[in-house]
Amino acid sequence: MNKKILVAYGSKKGSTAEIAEKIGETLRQKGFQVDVLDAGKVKDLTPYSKIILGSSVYIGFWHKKAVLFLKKNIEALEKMPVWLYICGPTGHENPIEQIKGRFYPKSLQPVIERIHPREITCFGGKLVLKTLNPFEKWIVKNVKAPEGDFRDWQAITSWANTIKE
Ligand SMILES: Cc1cc2nc3c(=O)[nH]c(=O)nc-3n(C[C@H](O)[C@H](O)[C@H](O)COP(=O)(O)O)c2cc1C
Repeated sequence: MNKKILVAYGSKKGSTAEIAEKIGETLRQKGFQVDVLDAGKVKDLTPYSKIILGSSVYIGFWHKKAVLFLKKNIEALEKMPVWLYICGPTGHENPIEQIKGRFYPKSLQPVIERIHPREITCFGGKLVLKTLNPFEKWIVKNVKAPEGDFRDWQAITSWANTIKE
């Protein structure tokens, strides 16, 4: 009954990982035992009763460690409560409105339908041009994605607080 919550993440430049840490901290404050782990480092889901998975989004695709985590653990995840979040859009517009319903690429639809997550949400991301390689810079310029940190920590904490049963 007193199993732990796992917050796993796939993150390239760290902003999705920091959101995972914030969710973990929020849940710990509510008395839950929580592990926050890189999705690629999770070996076994048996210690956990709830799973939260976060992924960064790059050119519409989820981080490969988040995708592998879902695929590798699909049989266990089908039987557990799962919450998903993505971290991506930059700019001052509401991130959920920005993605226009595209929470995941079409290729992930069968997996996500099998897992039937309790919820999937989207948080604003962080873009620092000096950390990008020339190709990434080119893409970001092309889509005119604004530079900055658009993570809304209050929205993240509020969402984490909705995670119960
Ligand atoms: C090359 C590139 C492509 C991106 N493509 C998308 C995208 O398709 N959709 C989106 O919402 N955000 C996109 N982003 C924004 C990232 O998702 C955002 O910077 C996020 O915070 C990165 O997470 P990470 O720090 O965990 O890697 C892109 C960023 C870069 C640099």
